[in-house]
Amino acid sequence: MRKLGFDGPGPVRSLPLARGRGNRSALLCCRLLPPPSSSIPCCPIGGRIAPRRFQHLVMDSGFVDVPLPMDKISLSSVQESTGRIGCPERNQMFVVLLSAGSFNPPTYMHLRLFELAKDALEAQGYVVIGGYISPANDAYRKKDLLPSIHRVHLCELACRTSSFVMVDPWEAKQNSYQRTLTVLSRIQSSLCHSGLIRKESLKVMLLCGSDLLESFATPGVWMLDQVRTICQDFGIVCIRREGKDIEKIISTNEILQENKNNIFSVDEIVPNQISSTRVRDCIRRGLSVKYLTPDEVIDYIKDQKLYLNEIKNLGSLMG
Ligand SMILES: Nc1ncnc2c1ncn2[C@@H]1O[C@H](COP(=O)(O)OP(=O)(O)OP(=O)(O)O)[C@@H](O)[C@H]1O
Ligand SMILES: O=C(O)c1ccc[n+]([C@@H]2O[C@H](COP(=O)([O-])O)[C@@H](O)[C@H]2O)c1
Repeated sequence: MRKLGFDGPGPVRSLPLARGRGNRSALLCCRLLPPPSSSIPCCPIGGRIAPRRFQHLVMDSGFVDVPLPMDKISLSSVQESTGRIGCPERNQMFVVLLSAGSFNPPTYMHLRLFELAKDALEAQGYVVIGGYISPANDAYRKKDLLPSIHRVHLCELACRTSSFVMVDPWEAKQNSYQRTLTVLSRIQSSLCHSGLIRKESLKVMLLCGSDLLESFATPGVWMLDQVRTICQDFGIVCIRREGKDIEKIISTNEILQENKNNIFSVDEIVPNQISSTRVRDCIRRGLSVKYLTPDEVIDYIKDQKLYLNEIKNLGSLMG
């Protein structure tokens, strides 16, 4: 494991320009996974079927076409350091962070992860030019998971105050569950094809809490080949969560141990235990969630009467 440093990017395995083992397994697993649990009304688009509420073009690859938002990508950082877009003078590496999760709902802690990672990476000479939150597809069968249409909107509200974090709705808008490697690959290929930055200068990294890092070792959850590809070809920034021993997680996992130089561990200097589960619990119990998540998020939850299965007192949400 590193407290930061850089070995250079591995071979790019981009999707849907499928090449290389990582991609083939990503595509394969899309077919193997069960269909979304919710029944969504469908309409034909170009001879294929797409959910009506999304109405995006379904590509020949089978993926629904959703452009990657790039409005907060810091082009000035790229230009300042290179003089010319995407052509670094001194091996400067630009990092784009991806946080994958349920975001059910997003909290201030989800936004903090990006700040912590940016500070830590920039202290080591990287330039973080953007970050993406990717809410999981509805087919990610997790207890109490709200439909992604709400989770995407909540994340967009949460990101409003960030200068560099955006929401990538691609994963949520696909017709089936998407594995995290597929999401990382798609972000990398979209950025490279935009012409904003050269592949050699770009490092797309998975940003996560230590619980997610630990889940790599849970049998049947991740595909080991894909964990290896994520570690080798992308890299991980892991924020310590609730006292979890990141060093131990890495040393007891062969793949993580082999790739420890591309896994960056970051300590939260202001530890707290905010989690989506705790926020949902507060809402159900009619307790205030103010200062746990942005006010816009709370307003939307309140307006849409979300997470209310057991709530009696809507007024107290705002404290
Ligand atoms: N307090 C936290 N400290 C460190 N990482 C966190 C924290 N909260 C969330 N994360 C990380 O954010 C990412 C997305 O998390 P997720 O959407 O599952 O939120 P969560 O709060 O863990 O949700 P839940 O309580 O429903 O499990 C994961 O990588 C998770 O580890
Ligand atoms: O890619 C995989 O194989 C894979 C296996 C398990 C979990 N994930 C992703 O990891 C994230 C976990 O989110 P959460 O809310 O369950 O902590 C979510 O985005 C999942 O899609 C991804």
